[in-house]
Amino acid sequence: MASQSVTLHDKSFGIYLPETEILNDIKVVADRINEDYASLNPLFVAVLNGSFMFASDLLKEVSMPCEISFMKVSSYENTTSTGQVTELVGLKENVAGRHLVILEDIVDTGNTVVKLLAMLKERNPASIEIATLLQKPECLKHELSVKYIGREIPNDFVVGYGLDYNGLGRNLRDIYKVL
Ligand SMILES: O=P(O)(O)OC[C@H]1O[C@H](OP(=O)(O)OP(=O)(O)O)[C@H](O)[C@@H]1O
Ligand SMILES: Nc1nc2[nH]cnc2c(=O)[nH]1
Repeated sequence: MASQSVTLHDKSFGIYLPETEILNDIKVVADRINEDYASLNPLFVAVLNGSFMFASDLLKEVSMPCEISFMKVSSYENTTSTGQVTELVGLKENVAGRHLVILEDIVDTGNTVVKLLAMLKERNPASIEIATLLQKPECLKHELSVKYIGREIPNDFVVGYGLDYNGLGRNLRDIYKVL
């Protein structure tokens, strides 16, 4: 049973999406990916740190042969985007000719995925799509087509299920929004 509220650093957060709803959203996304990539041996590129829980639960629902690797970029300090996206851990795999699916916990301004798309396109993959658990359509600052979206949410800062507030909250099974 999820707690109704949590306090992290100086902020309180109220329950927003219980784990059961998150897992339902992930199943719907996985079913679509299973259909679209049946014979393509996709390479999932999970964006650290936030996407680790989403990547783990999504991959458990993916039924075709596939691979996963991780990239680390970072743009957030406190609760706002700095606009600068820095690559901290890169991909070792040769992605030329591969079908890539970027895995994100959240697309907010879109700064992170736009930079990632540019970095990955230079390496000549066969295709690139984005799968995100959450998207905030009101916050998007770029022309961006996100093919797989677990759920659209309003412009509230959320934590839990991999998402942090200054390092805390990633371990929560449920998602909370700032009060
Ligand atoms: O669409 P945007 O406005 O770029 O925001 C989305 C990004 O912000 C968060 O990462 P963050 O940079 O906080 O790093 P983290 O995953 O290590 O928490 C989140 O995991 C996304 O990668
Ligand atoms: N934890 C967290 N990280 C984010 N990065 C971009 N938007 C968010 C958000 O709402 N919560």
